[in-house]
Amino acid sequence: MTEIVVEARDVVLSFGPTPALRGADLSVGAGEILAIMGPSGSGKSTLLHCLAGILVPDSGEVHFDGRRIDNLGETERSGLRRDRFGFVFQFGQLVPELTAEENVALPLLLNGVRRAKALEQARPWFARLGLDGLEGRRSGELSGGQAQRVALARGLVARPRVLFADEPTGALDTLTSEQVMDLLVDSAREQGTTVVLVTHEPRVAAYADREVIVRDGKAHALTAEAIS
Ligand SMILES: Nc1ncnc2c1ncn2[C@@H]1O[C@H](COP(=O)(O)OP(=O)(O)OP(=O)(O)O)[C@@H](O)[C@H]1O
Repeated sequence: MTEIVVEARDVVLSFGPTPALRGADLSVGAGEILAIMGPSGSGKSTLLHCLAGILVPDSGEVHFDGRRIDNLGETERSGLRRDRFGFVFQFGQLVPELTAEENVALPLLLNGVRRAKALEQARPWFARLGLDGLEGRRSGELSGGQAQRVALARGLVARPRVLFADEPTGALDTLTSEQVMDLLVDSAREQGTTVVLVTHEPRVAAYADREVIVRDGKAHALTAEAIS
């Protein structure tokens, strides 16, 4: 059986009176690319944030690499996010004051890698993701697709165990989003990174090995019943 990397067990979370997750169960295997689909407001992002140790469930458990993480303190959870997880969000969220190259190097710098070494490790990502020549640009000087590729490189540069991607192509046109997804999937597979991808686009979810649907705060396997 495939080793489980991240797992939610009966996770419940409300924002004040609004229930977001009502007993969500989910497990993701090593190297697997999993898409979380579902209608707007169904709890997809909340589930991703719980799996990534950003949000703490009201009840239930979250496990990473066989270890329970929902009961860790904020310092330990933020260390985990920094050392073992990578993130890509809908709007790249690059640091505008930094160059593209510095943005890619950021997770390494935060992990204590020296600047010269971090930039050296960031550089190959530019050729790999078709970004040659854009190393010195700031985010305001990049197209949406270019910025999202820089964000992808930043999410993967530290070779995270898990990449969490929340609507990574949500702001892109169809062709650009296919390019970004091709690069995301190829790069993740190359380095054996597990991917948890939230999307509402079936075309994007089709890149995944497996899809689950979140409906009313619970995750369901993709079956005809879940879609109806
Ligand atoms: N910070 C918050 N404060 C209050 N309510 C929230 C907050 N974040 C999410 N919610 C609510 O929790 C529920 C689940 O939200 P969530 O963002 O997880 O859904 P989603 O499936 O990712 O939606 P979308 O596809 O629209 O991004 C929704 O009812 C939402 O309004």
